[in-house]
Amino acid sequence: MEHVLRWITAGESHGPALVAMLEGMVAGVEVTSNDIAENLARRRLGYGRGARMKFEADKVTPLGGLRHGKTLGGPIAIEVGNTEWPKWEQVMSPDPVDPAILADLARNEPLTRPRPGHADFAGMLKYGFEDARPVLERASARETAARVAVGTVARRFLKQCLGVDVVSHVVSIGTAATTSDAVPGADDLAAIDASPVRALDKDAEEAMIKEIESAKRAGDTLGGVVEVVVHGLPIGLGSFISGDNRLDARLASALMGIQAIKGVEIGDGFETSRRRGSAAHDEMTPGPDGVLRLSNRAGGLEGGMTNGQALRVRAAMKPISTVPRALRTIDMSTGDEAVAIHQRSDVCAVPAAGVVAESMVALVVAQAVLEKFGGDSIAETSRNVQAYLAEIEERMHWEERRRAAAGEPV
Ligand SMILES: Cc1cc2nc3c(=O)[nH]c(=O)nc-3n(C[C@H](O)[C@H](O)[C@H](O)COP(=O)(O)O)c2cc1C
Ligand SMILES: C=C(O[C@@H]1CC(C(=O)O)=C[C@@H](OP(=O)(O)O)[C@H]1O)C(=O)O
Repeated sequence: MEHVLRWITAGESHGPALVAMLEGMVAGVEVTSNDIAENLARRRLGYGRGARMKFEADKVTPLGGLRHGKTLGGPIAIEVGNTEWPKWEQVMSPDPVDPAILADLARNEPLTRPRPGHADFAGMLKYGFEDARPVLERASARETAARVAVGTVARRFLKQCLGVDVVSHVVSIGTAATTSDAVPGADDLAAIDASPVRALDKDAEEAMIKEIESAKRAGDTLGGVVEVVVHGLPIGLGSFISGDNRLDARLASALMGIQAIKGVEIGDGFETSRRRGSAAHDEMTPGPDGVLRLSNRAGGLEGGMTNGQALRVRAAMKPISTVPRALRTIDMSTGDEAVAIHQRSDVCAVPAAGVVAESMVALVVAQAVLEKFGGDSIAETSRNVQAYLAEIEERMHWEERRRAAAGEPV
């Protein structure tokens, strides 16, 4: 399926910059470099991230598609500079460098001991590299900074067009998990961002921090689960008409595309598979807004479409594969047994992955909104949304419709 909103990123972890492009965004969305920088700053935070997060800054430069703080309707290009670049200018130079200079650089030492769990092994063989450097540079989750940059534009669009916020929180880190069923809303986002592990549940927060500290002491790493929530989406985004139109499929694909995400759950997902049908679905009764649901196990999606309930999607991240207590591997230059490459790295990046997951959900939902409502300007898309919402509302005012049909006063 051809999508009206498309994004792509370029750039390496230690290259001069990352660049993201977003094509298909309507004109008139208010977004500034500052908004993008603020969102990028959220991605850098989180207990358990490595040293690089402290000394590197994300330098945002919009290169196209924005004027005076608003989108113009053309492709948007955003550069996120790597402030680490001066140290890597030769190792990562786009142009040829004198081999004698490279040979003297410790940073350029060939990385021949692939990390189990990272892209090194298959990447070296597939692309014909003797060294994992060219693989890990692009496989690195540094690239997620570029996604968060364009994700900011999608978030701003959703806020201005539908008044909705995309929120996320950390549900578990290792075995430390929230026991609360509380679903966060926009009002909780500041408190979640202020939490060192981006947890909504303060009791679980302490256990998560302890778990990270213990893994760090043991030279180990951790993964975990994040949940992304969007309240207030209109009914009917996505479609059942084919597999690739289904919004759940599109969300799962976008979330799985984040480095180290190995599982996606829509609503109660796996838990629902263990329930009987009578306890698995979300029953409906008449309510003040037409229909009232008695639960939200489906996570706001039925038949690949939003159903008016809060959208709830979870993503499971595996532990970081650069394990300080080095894992056994093969030296690809000799075939001998070896220990895997280990340089500084994150112990746990689950809080950061939550911010990236928010961006991916924002992009996919914005794409579904633009596909359903069209428009070239945010004003036009918003008018189309309002007309549709009015129609939906009218269709669920059964009592008024019955009276009107009977010729009674409404
Ligand atoms: C925010 C974030 C930070 C990450 N930091 C690291 C890291 O410091 N070291 C590492 O080995 N992997 C890190 N990863 C995971 C790797 O990028 C990922 O495991 C690798 O690209 C292989 O892809 P796969 O895990 O999806 O198979 C991080 C992932 C995310 C989302
Ligand atoms: C730089 C970022 O994350 C990096 C993601 C990453 C990986 O292998 O995915 C490895 C680490 O980088 P390095 O190899 O330089 O230590 C992380 O710091 C970032 O998120 O901005």
